[in-house]
Amino acid sequence: MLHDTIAAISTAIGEAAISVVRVSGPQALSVAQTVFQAAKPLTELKPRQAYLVNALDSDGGRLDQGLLLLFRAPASYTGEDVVEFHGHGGLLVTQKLLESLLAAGARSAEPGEFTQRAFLNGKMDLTQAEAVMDLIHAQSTLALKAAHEQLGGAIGKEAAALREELLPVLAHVEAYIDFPEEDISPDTGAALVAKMDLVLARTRRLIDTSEQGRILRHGARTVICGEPNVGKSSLLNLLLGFERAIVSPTAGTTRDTIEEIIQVHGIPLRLVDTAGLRASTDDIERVGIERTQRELERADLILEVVDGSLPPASSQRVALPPEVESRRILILNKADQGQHPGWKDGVALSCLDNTGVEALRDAIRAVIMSAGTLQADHPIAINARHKACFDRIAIQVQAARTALMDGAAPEYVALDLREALQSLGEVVGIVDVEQILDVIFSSFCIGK
Ligand SMILES: Nc1nc2c(c(=O)[nH]1)N(C=O)[C@@H](CNc1ccc(C(=O)N[C@@H](CCC(=O)O)C(=O)O)cc1)CN2
Ligand SMILES: Nc1nc2c(ncn2[C@@H]2O[C@H](COP(=O)(O)OP(=O)(O)OP(=O)(O)O)[C@@H](O)[C@H]2O)c(=O)[nH]1
Ligand SMILES: [Mg+2]
Repeated sequence: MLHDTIAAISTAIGEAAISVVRVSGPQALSVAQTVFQAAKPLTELKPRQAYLVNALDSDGGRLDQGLLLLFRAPASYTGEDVVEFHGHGGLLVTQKLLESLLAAGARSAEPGEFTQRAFLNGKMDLTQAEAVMDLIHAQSTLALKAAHEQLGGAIGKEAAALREELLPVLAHVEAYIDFPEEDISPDTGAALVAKMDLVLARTRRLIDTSEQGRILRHGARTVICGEPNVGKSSLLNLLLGFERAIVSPTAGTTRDTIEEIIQVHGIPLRLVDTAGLRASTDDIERVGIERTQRELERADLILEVVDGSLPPASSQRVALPPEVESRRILILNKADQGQHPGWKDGVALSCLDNTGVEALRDAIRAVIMSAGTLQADHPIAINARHKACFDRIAIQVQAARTALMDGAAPEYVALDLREALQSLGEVVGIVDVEQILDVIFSSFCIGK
C-alpha cells in the first residue's frame, strides 16, 4: 500500500492571486500540523471547511496567511487524508511553503501522483485518470465534452458492458471443458456466435471513435497551401487572432512549416502554414516545399489559398491526389482587390479587411463533419492506448468465434475469450497495468 505522504504545488508556477499546495497520505495531518497554525489541532477541525491559518517556514518563521482545507480518508480526491493550503500566489512564498512541508516529513510528489493514488485507491479507473489530463489539455469545446464524458466513466462503462456480454459466453464454453464427452450443439454454438458478433460490432464502434479521439486530442491536421505571396501566412494570423507568422510582399517568405492550434466551431485544428509551392532553385526553399507535400498527404483538411483578384491559372492551383479532394477548401483571397470572374467556386476572403472569415469557418466545419470522423452527438473518443486494447479484443473475439465455428476443442475457444477479457481489464486498469502506469502518469503535471 501507499505508506508515504506526498506534497506538491498544484497550481501553475508563477505569480498569481492564489496558489494551492497540497499534501496527501497517512501523515498528511501530522505533516500539516507542523507547518500550519490553526486555532485547534488539525484533527479537531471539520473536514471540507476552510480555516484561515498561518503558515510557517521550515525554521518556524511566519511565511504566509491563507486558507486551510482538509479532507479525511477516504472522502478525498486521492482517497487518502488530504490537506490543502490556499496561499498567496507568489513564486518564493509558494516554493518555501512546499519546502516547509517537505522538511516536516512529506515527499515531493511525482507528476500525476495524486491522480495515480486516486486510481490505486479505487476512486477512478484508468480511463478516468487519463480523462483528467485530457480535460486539462482540452483546447476546444468538443474535446472538453469528450473529456467530461470519459471522466464520467463512459469508456469504463462500455468496457464493463462488453465484459458482461463476454463472461457468460466464456462460462458457457467452459462448462463444456468439464464434460469432454459432450459437444457444443449447433443451436448453442449459433447462440454463442451471435453474442460474440454483438461484442465485435460494439468493439468496432469503439475503435471507430479513435480517429475522433486523435482529432480532439491533437487537432485536425490542417494545411494551408498555395503559391507564394497569395496570403497563406496572413490567413494563419487571421485565424489565430495574432501576428504569429511573418507576412511580407516578398514571395517565398515562409520557409519552414509553422504550427498552431486553433478552434473553429468547437473543433480543434492543428493549423500548418507552409512554404509557397513553386519550382525553386533555392535549396532551403525546396526542403520547405517537400515538407509541404508530405503535410498535404496526411492532412485532414487542406486550405488552398489563391489570389482571387488574378485570373485562374493552373500555376495557381495545387495538384492534389483525388482522394484528398473532398477535404480541400479553395480560398479566393484578396477579395478587397475584387474577384476575377474566372473563379467559379471557392470561399471569397480578404485577410486585409477581415471579410469572409465566417463563411470560411462554416466551410471548415462542413468539411470536417462530412468526413464522418467527428460526431458532436457521440462524445466518446478513445485514445491510442485504448485503441491498442480494443484492437486486440477484436482479434481475440474473432479468433474465439472462428475456433467455435471450426469445431475446435472448447479449451481453445475459452483461451481466446479469456485473453479478450484480459485486454478489457487493461482498458480500465484492472489487470496488467504496472508497466503502463508510469507511462501514463509521467505525462501529467506535477501536483495533479
Ligand atoms: N481545491 C481543489 N480543487 C479541485 C481539486 C482538488 O483536489 N482541490 N480537484 C482535484 O484535482 C478537482 C476536483 N475533484 C475532486 C474530486 C473528488 C473530491 C472528493 O473529495 N471526493 C470525495 C467526496 C465526494 C463527495 O463529497 O461527493 C470522495 O470521492 O469520496 C474532491 C475533489 C478540481 N478542483
Ligand atoms: N490586398 C490584400 N493583400 C493581402 C491580403 N492577404 C495578404 N496580402 C498581402 O500579400 C502579401 C503576401 O502575404 P503572405 O501572407 O506573406 O503570403 P504567403 O502566401 O504566406 O507568402 P509566402 O510565405 O511567401 O509563400 C503581403 O504583402 C500581404 O500583406 C489580402 O486579403 N488583400
Ligand atoms: Mg507565408
